[in-house]
Formats: sequence, C-alpha cells, structure tokens
Amino acid sequence: MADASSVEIRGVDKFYGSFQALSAIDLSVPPGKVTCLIGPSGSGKSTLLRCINFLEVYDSGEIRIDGRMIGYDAPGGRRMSGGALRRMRQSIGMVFQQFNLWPHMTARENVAEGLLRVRRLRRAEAMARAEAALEKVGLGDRMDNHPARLSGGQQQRVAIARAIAMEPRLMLFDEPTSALDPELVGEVLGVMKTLAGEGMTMVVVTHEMGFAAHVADRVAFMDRGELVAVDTPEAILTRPEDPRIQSFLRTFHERNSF
Ligand SMILES: Nc1ncnc2c1ncn2[C@@H]1O[C@H](COP(=O)(O)OP(=O)(O)OP(=O)(O)O)[C@@H](O)[C@H]1O
Repeated sequence: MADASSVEIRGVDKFYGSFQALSAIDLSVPPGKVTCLIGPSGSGKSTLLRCINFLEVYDSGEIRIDGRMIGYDAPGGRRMSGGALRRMRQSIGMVFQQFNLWPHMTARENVAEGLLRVRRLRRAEAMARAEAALEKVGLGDRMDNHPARLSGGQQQRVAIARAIAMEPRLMLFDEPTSALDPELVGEVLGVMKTLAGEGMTMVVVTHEMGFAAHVADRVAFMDRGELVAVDTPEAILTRPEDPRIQSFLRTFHERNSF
C-alpha cells in the first residue's frame, strides 16, 4: 500500500470531568506499520484509539495524521470545523467490538452504503466495489445475506469490508474480536493479518496476545492512562522489564491457562 498514513501522537492528555484518562501520551506509528495497544481494563486503550480519529476530544497535546493535526487547527488552537474533520476521517477506517451493521440490509448493501452516501458513487460502481471488498474478506458467497443470517465472525468481516471499501490509509480496530465466540476469532484475525501484510497502517486495541506477538511491529502497554512502554512484541511480551507489564501478563496467562 503505497500511500498508507503515519500517526504521530505527542503529549496527549484527556480528561473525563476531573478524571484523567490519558496522561502525556507519546506514540508514533510509521506508514504501513501495526501497533497493538494492550493493558488492563480501564487503562485508556479505547480512549486513546478514539482520540486518533477525534471520536473522543483530547484536551492537550497533538495528534497528527500524515503531519496534519486532527481535531484542532493548531496545538492549543481552535477546534477544526465539522467539514474539515469529516474530510480527514475519510482516510481513516474504524472497526468496533460491536459490528454495527444495518439489520435490514444485505452484506453487499451494508458495505455499499458509505460509498453511496459519503463518496456519492453511482450505484453500480458502489456495488462493484462492495463486492470486491467482500471477496477480499472471504465473503464472496454471502453477499446477499442479511446480518441475522451471518455468524459473528462473518458480521465482523462485513464490518471490515465496509471500512476497506472506503480505501482508508489508516485502520483503527477497537477489540474487534472481543464479542466473538472463540472459534470465530481466527477468521477475523486472519483478515486483519492480510491487511497488515498489504502494508496498511493499523492501530489495534486487543487482548489477543498471539496476534500482537505475530503481527504487530510495536506493542504499546498502557496502565492507568499512561503509556508505560512501546517496544517490539518480543521485548514487551516475552521479556518485559516493567513490573506492571510482568504482572499484567502473569494474570493474563493464568486466566487463559484453563
Ligand atoms: N465517556 C466516559 N466518561 C467518563 N469516564 C470514561 C468515559 N469513557 C471511559 N471512561 C473511563 O476512562 C478510563 C479509560 O477507559 P477506556 O475505555 O479507554 O479503557 P480501556 O483500556 O479501553 O478498557 P477496556 O479494556 O475495559 O475496554 C476508564 O476508567 C473508564 O471508566
């Protein structure tokens, strides 16, 4: 993917009222690289991810996509206009834990919807692009199914197809497999691995340590709103120095050893 985006996060703070959810976060994701955000529940992973496309408003610091600040016109400056924010978001795809598909539409129509309404493509072109995206996630034979006739893993793959049909240069994933039965997790991770292999820039909040170990270029560990460490998967997952990471991994492995 020649034109994958970079993400630069510098000194980002985020408050919910008086509660500080993010403290002085610095993180860089170069074009075409995959960063997994891991850490205990409530550590701020989703909040940080959602700040990247300004679904959450950060209070200070800066987040830049391809060098351009998102959310504000300058550090400490005024909020960006709705139109400018929408234009920046057009190059950012997001996949949530819940698939958020339209129940009354087929898989093809779900994927085509954004192409018709946001990109204003003609119907035939939108449908052709939707079909190509569904083929890519392995659902070429399920295009006419409504979500209720698809498994959770298939529904999440439709959600990924919907995002990639818009030709994003950055993909954000917020625990994309957490709502799935264990036997359906692999098919979704497989699609994500393919995307990563094609050079998509990705930021992934996940509890799937195997995915982080094998697909991420960098793993970032968060705890209580702080980014404790960012390093290679090996450094974070197999020989972490920080006691908070050691304790998190110990608990994680205990829970998953039955
Ligand atoms: N809208 C909100 N209003 C107030 N507090 C919030 C809001 N959203 C999140 N928080 C708080 O901010 C902190 C970070 O939440 P966040 O969802 O980012 O954590 P997380 O690491 O993604 O957790 P999990 O793994 O459980 O999803 C938590 O203490 C949470 O309760």
